[in-house]
Amino acid sequence: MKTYHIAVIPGDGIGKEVVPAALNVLHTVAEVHGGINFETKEFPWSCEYYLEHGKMMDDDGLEILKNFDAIFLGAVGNPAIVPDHVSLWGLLIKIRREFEQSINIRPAKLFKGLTSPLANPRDFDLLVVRENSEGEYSESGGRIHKGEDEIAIQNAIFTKKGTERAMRYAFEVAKTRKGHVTSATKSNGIVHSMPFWDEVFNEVKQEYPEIETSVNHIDALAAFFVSKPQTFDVIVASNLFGDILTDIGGAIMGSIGIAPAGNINTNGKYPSMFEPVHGSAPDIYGKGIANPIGQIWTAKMMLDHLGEVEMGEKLLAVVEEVTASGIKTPDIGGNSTTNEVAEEICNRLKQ
Ligand SMILES: NC(=O)C1=CN([C@@H]2O[C@H](COP(=O)(O)OP(=O)(O)OC[C@H]3O[C@@H](n4cnc5c(N)ncnc54)[C@H](O)[C@@H]3O)[C@@H](O)[C@H]2O)C=CC1
Ligand SMILES: CC(=O)C(=O)O
Ligand SMILES: [K+]
Ligand SMILES: [Mn+2]
Repeated sequence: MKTYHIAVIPGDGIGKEVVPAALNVLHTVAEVHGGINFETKEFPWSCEYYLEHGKMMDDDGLEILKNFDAIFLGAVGNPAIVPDHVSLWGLLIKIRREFEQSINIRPAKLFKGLTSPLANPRDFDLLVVRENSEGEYSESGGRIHKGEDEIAIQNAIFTKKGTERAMRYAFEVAKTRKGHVTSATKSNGIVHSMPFWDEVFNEVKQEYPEIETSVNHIDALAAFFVSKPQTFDVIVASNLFGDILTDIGGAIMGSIGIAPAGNINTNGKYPSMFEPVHGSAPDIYGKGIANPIGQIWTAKMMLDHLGEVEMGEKLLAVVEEVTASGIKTPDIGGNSTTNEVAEEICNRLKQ
């Protein structure tokens, strides 16, 4: 029996609904497999934890998390009680950075059983490789003066190392897919970092003559995600551009509630972290109707990462089957609850 040690952080809002549902599915996957086992340990780090302790996680939280094979997280944020930049930087973004999870991979594809809001979605199947440790998400800057004279400065940080790393990752993964990489740029408007981004892309692509490339400005690219998503394979993007593109990726599948993601540590020093694209959805929290598919597909990405690719494939196939059968949450046109969807997935896995 092979045991995987998984740190679980449900976090806030619907994270507390979709994480237990997805864990149920994960344990069923292990049962069906017969030779693997998930030993999970849950951590209460969240905005409520912050209210009680004045911090989003324990001081030795990272020390503790370091020893796990992977981290399975729901969502962080409850702006009614803690400002978003405090909660996200105190937990989610802190883990991404301290654990050098410098790549965020986020797939989107036409999903069986789901109606895309696009009139003609064709058979799109794309993967956004989002730089996850620098770029526009940066602590560099500050605010000075008050009132009329107040100034806010926010610096975007693009290192050669970080930019190359994201691009190489995109080219490597494109080898295992359709062999095309699109670079998301904005070098017509952003005069320092984006021409630099383009230069690094041109350098890195020389190492991969077998991979086709294209370059789009982020505004046009966002429009193409809607008008012709089937023309993309791998898209490499900066932290913010990738963030925005992947909410669109969720939307064109049918709901942001099904989009999965993996924060990948590429140097082997720390665990990777798996969390869906969506946030804590305070507008639907507590109703039991959050779509668990984003979290469950995220579990599939964690299975892939752990080397359990076959079980991952099986799980996703079953999820699509259940969706096609009409058992789905309201965001994708059904009337089932979070738990009903997860339970149906468990039942079909066992068949
Ligand atoms: N990675 C993370 O933990 C993220 C955290 N956040 C945080 O989440 C909070 C809410 O942010 P929003 O901008 O509203 O984004 P959000 O992704 O939480 O919600 C956007 C919309 O999508 C819907 N939605 C999201 N997930 C769903 C699901 N699984 N099933 C059905 N509908 C779903 C919500 O009901 C809402 O209408 C904020 O505190 C924000 O900072 C936002 C994005 C990512
Ligand atoms: C914070 C956020 O929206 C994201 O990382 O996707
Ligand atoms: K999330
Ligand atoms: Mn986002």
